[in-house]
Amino acid sequence: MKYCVVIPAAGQGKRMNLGKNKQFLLLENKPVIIHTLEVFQEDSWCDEIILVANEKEIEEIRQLTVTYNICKVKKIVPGGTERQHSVRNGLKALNGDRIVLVHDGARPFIKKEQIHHLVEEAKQSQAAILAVPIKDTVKKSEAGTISHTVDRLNLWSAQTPQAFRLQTIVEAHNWAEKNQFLGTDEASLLEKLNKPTSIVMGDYFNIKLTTKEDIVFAESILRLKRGEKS
Ligand SMILES: Nc1ccn([C@@H]2O[C@H](COP(=O)(O)OP(=O)(O)OP(=O)(O)O)[C@@H](O)[C@H]2O)c(=O)n1
Ligand SMILES: C[C@](O)(CO)[C@H](O)COP(=O)(O)O
Repeated sequence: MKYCVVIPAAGQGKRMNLGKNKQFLLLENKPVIIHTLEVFQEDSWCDEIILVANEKEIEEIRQLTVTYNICKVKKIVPGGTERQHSVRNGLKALNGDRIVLVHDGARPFIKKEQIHHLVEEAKQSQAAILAVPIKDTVKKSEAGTISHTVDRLNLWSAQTPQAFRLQTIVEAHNWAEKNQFLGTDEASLLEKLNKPTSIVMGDYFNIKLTTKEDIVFAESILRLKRGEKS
């Protein structure tokens, strides 16, 4: 079963506060974005990667794809001011009736087995995302005071990849642009169109590198992965 993937990597990495895009942060001497790209390069189900990069970083990232032989990267397109705009630019590079995944470049620990479960679900339901059950108790607060505790029974922490029939997600992005709606993930756009999206169990190792603490977690995950291989 084949799919293509749009990988948004055109953020600023402000919360990581490295003074540069966290995609270029080295984990065991390899840039974060390459860790992520290698998963899809090595997955026989993936037939095309569309990478979205900051305009000024396109040449640097293109050189990395050559150095690491990520030959499935067919296009590198410029990002936008928001993640949603970057994803939209990536989707514009695709056509045909196919399953497209959207996966954060900042999530390097996605596993092929989970991608395949997600693609199989999206094939059936036209839309599916990886997610994990929330582990903490969730509070809502106004001005620093708890207003209420959110019932965590059916609360999930959405991850990526998020998988869609291409025309379904393009329709959702077109609606969002027309209505100037900004969502923090693709599934939130489908919700606005009352289109159902399935949840597929992800895992807690599929972290998004966001703040400096995540570098420590990432290095531990890599040590664990190395231990598994030895
Ligand atoms: N305008 C944007 C914003 C984000 N992203 C990408 O979307 C993914 C998830 O975004 P996030 O973790 O928020 O990355 P940043 O926007 O770089 O982080 P920050 O919000 O801390 O600046 C990342 O791979 C990021 O590069 C993007 O392509 N274009
Ligand atoms: C898409 C996402 O990774 C799902 O959890 C998340 O919404 C991205 O949020 P960010 O603030 O753009 O990192």
